[in-house]
Amino acid sequence: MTTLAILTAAGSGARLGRDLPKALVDLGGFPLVLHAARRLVGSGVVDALVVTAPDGLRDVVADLLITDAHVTVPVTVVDGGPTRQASVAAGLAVADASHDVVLVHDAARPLVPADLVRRVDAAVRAGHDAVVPGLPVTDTVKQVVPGDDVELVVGTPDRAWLRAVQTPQGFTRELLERAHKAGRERSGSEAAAATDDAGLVEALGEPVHIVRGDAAAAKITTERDLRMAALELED
Ligand SMILES: Nc1ccn([C@@H]2O[C@H](COP(=O)(O)OP(=O)(O)OP(=O)(O)O)[C@@H](O)[C@H]2O)c(=O)n1
Ligand SMILES: C[C@](O)(CO)[C@H](O)COP(=O)(O)O
Repeated sequence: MTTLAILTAAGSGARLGRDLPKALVDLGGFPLVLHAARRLVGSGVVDALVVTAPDGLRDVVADLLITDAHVTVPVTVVDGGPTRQASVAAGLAVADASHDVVLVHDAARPLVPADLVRRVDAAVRAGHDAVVPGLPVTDTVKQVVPGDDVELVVGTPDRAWLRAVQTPQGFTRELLERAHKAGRERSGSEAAAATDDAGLVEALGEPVHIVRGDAAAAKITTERDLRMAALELED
């Protein structure tokens, strides 16, 4: 069996608010996308990498990754799409059909531990066709009717049943391709795009399994997250 990783890096990073796309923002001397690529490859289970690049920056991303001594697997860089879902689909479209397992990882989670990558990959190889890392939710979560200043609470789900999910999310290539195809056929609109790949698999009615996530794989969305990641890197 061989594993392909699709590294999504085409987002603009609007919530981070920098003047360059989030994947190219510096963390401890290297851009987020390079940290993520090094950790995927460093896990030892990734045989090839497809990276989705922000508009007009395909060559910049390719130079960065292809010249890096730690990125020792073949790399293909493609233009991303208008949503994360469309970017993953663009990556899948160029994926070599010989790979049985596909891991989809966000450049926005640059400090993913190699162990976590291996855990997800191993669970797919062991026969679980869709595997997602997840962490227990520690806050009490309220369901609301979304509003502006004051929102109405309509429920409190039992948090013992909730997991906050991360990436990499791992799939057999066949299932991931089927889930994206169905996702495209179901909705034409960007607003309806899934925020993760497992959601597309769930919509097919196929099982998704959770393995233990890792706080170090936290997503960088805001400046505060970036500062936290810088501290994590110093440890
Ligand atoms: N059209 C898009 C949108 C997002 N992503 C990637 O998907 C991951 C998760 O997205 P998110 O953290 O939401 O990144 P952005 O979309 O860049 O952030 P924002 O919503 O703040 O603009 C990121 O690695 C991002 O680069 C992508 O490849 N293509
Ligand atoms: C895929 C993901 O990282 C799982 O937590 C997340 O859903 C991506 O988040 P986004 O900010 O909505 O793109």
